Amino acid sequence: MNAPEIQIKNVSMIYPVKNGEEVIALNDVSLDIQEGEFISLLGPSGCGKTTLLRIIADLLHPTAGSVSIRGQSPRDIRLQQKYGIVFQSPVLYDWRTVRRNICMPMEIMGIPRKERTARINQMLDLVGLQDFGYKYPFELSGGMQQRVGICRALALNPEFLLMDEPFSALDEFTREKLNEDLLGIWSKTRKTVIFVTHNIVESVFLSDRVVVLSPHPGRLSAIVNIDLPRPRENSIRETPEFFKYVAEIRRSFEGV
Ligand SMILES: Nc1ncnc2c1ncn2[C@@H]1O[C@H](COP(=O)(O)OP(=O)(O)OP(=O)(O)O)[C@@H](O)[C@H]1O
Repeated sequence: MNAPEIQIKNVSMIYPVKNGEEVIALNDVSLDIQEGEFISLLGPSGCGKTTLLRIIADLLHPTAGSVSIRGQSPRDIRLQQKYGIVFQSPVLYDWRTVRRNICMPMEIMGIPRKERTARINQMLDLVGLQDFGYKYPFELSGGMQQRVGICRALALNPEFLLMDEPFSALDEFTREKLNEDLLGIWSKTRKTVIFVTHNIVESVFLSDRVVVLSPHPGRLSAIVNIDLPRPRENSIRETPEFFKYVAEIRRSFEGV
């Protein structure tokens, strides 16, 4: 096996709170992620999923332990814009069209106009929004807005993608559709994806491996390999093998 793309070693995160007390958000978490893998961080509210994602993104610094990405620090990776990040809410600029929203990170990085235009067209094709480039965010559904968020995260052709509960605000039907679309995008780009969710079904559908975290203190409690064939379509959710994985992960929470 190749050296892991992302190495998380003995990471702990303690937040100070009122009256000198502390919250142990993560306790001694270690995890290796291979290039091109689709990994979900799964667990109930408060188990430290977002904290771990933010540490990888260099938006937070761990109290102990380290993260190394292709041998570089998260800070170096962030400064070189080598990752794309998608949040629960797509945080689009209301006054900019879809095209200009996707363009934003490329403008900041000084990418020439011609290349920006080509890249925007390519991104809109990838997510099926070719006809919506000149619309404003308020003219789009929540699912379409989140697709624009994904385009923007991929615009600089990052090496990996961090996604923090990107579909949790969407209705079930839209979420399932976007799950399928995301796998389509992933199979075309083959970026490493780290996907935060508290939805077991979503994690099984998407992932190569599901990393199960438990709260109080936040810790890694199981890693489940999902050996379902790819490409996956939504109908796979109805197969006995799929149910088996959902049940296995659900059981790993019992007694937590
Ligand atoms: N800035 C902060 N200050 C103090 N405590 C925090 C802070 N951020 C998170 N926590 C606490 O750390 C723990 C882990 O939080 P985190 O947001 O990483 O969990 P999560 O699994 O992503 O939860 P959710 O699914 O609700 O988003 C929780 O107990 C939370 O209350």
